[in-house]
Amino acid sequence: MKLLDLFSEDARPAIQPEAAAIEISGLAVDSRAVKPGDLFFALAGAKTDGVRFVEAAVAAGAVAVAGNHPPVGGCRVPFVRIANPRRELAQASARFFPRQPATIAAVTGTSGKTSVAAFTRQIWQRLGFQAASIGTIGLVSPKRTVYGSLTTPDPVALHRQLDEITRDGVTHLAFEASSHGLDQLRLDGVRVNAGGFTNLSRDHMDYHPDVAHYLAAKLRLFGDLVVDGGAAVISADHDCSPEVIEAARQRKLVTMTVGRNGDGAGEGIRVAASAIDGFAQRIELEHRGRRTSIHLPLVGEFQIENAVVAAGLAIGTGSDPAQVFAALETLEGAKGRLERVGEFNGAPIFVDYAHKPDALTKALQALRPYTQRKLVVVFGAGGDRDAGKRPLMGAIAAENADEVIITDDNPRSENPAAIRAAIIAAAKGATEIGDRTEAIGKAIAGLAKGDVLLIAGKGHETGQIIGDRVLPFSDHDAVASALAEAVA
Ligand SMILES: CC(=O)N[C@H]1[C@@H](OP(=O)(O)OP(=O)(O)OC[C@H]2O[C@@H](n3ccc(=O)[nH]c3=O)[C@H](O)[C@@H]2O)O[C@H](CO)[C@@H](O)[C@@H]1O[C@H](C)C(=O)N[C@@H](C)C(=O)N[C@H](CCC(=O)O)C(=O)O
Ligand SMILES: Nc1ncnc2c1ncn2[C@@H]1O[C@H](COP(=O)(O)OP(=O)(O)OP(=O)(O)O)[C@@H](O)[C@H]1O
Ligand SMILES: N[C@H](CCC[C@H](N)C(=O)O)C(=O)O
Ligand SMILES: [Mg+2]
Repeated sequence: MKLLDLFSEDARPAIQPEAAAIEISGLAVDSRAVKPGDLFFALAGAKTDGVRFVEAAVAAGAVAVAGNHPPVGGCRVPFVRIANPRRELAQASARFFPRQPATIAAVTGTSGKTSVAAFTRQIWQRLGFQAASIGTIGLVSPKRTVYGSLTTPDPVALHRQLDEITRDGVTHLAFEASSHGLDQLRLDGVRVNAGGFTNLSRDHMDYHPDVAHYLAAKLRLFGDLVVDGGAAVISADHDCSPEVIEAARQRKLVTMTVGRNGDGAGEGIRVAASAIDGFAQRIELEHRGRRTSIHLPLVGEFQIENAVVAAGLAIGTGSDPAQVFAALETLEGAKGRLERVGEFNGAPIFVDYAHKPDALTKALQALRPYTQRKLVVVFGAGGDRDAGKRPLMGAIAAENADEVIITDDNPRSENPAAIRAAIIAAAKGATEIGDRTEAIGKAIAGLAKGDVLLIAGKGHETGQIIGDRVLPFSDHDAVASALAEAVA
């Protein structure tokens, strides 16, 4: 593709004629990933500035560079000076990889994104569509499953995947819009037909200066990204809900409110009643004034919110409500989201991805009804992430569980003992066992009938990040080997 064709009208006047005709064979944001023929985008980031790596990118074969200022020593290949490199990058990625599924739904919110994306995909699949999802657990589509590392991939990786799955025949995509992704304009080239919003609580305070900034990033989904005339599906059950609904209405999006306070008489979905039914729930939904009773095969009250946001996204993009509600009866939880992975002495063991305060509260509250004796929790906190959440999570565990074991999550570059100490300072009476396998083993060995064990924080993850090494590790495997040992 010619360089000129990758840029917006705003940027084109700055492009020299000899640069305009350069043939570009790929895009890169990281000098270490540059291939010969690539256009390198030099982005100012949180840790460093891509402009420092222009020379390395050119040495690796970049034939042109774009950014908001050239390197001090000049640039050996044409440099395209642009005011907003991240926006141009997103749009250039969409031009370079032009295919996108015809129907795209994106979901944001502090908790529930992965679950909503997985549920929306499953609903569409049930209705006979070729459907995919992209997010924390990677890409899941009929022809390929790729483990992911970021919740919202960078624009080049994202659009490459959109192009590939569309070529595979995928017509419906649900993906997660993280606040980082929204703030860094990673999604600004995607044609989003419907946006979903779950909830807002404390998260990523190491990145966002305050909660207002965090919410503003999330609101970009409705303010800037959903196409004109598209749908907004918003959980109406939270303090922040009115602000989100207002953002959608300002854009004149077709706004569907869902949840206990959802507009069941109109276009939204109201949860009129719910009750636990073994490891499932019975829920009564109202939509356009009509009631439907559903058996939702998932544990955890919070999954009702995720299910109705997903149902709203399917309805908001044109699916038949009765078929969508029927599909809810066959939903499977996303891997490691309040997943029952086994039992010992009759006590069920759950793996969950709660790694932030509100999620830990919700997961523990969800398991209390199953507990006749002790509710036991094993968890830690990730290193190089918001340190402020550590004591909050310690206090939540002490308050909502009967036995607390503090262990390691992904320590990354931090001292694991210091992370544990910050949690334990607020979790009176907690036991400390740094090694996660050992912590899980001890917790399981101590279980008796009537107990419930929650292992929180790592969910689907298959590695433990210690320093800059990723060691193979999974809570699922740790449970399996502890169970095998306990029985032997
Ligand atoms: C804080 C953050 O979001 N960082 C992301 C961001 O990096 P950045 O622009 O700040 O990068 P930087 O390290 O300052 O470097 C600046 C530029 O120099 C480039 N560079 C750097 C070094 C080099 O040798 N050569 C080179 O070209 C970098 O590629 C970058 O373009 O843009 C990069 C490219 O898109 C991302 O890879 C990187 O994700 C890092 C790895 C990360 O850990 N991100 C996490 C926090 C994240 O994004 N999480 C969210 C939310 C998760 C959730 O749902 O809870 C997610 O969507 O996954
Ligand atoms: N609607 C919800 N409300 C509150 N807590 C929830 C909700 N949905 C999920 N959770 C909790 O959050 C955890 C993560 O859920 P999920 O992966 O679906 O969310 P996410 O928004 O994708 O999270 P992340 O940002 O970490 O990728 C779950 O394991 C559960 O503990
Ligand atoms: N997307 C989140 C995942 C956190 C998972 C948890 N296990 C941890 O390592 O803190 C992050 O990168 O902050
Ligand atoms: Mg996620």
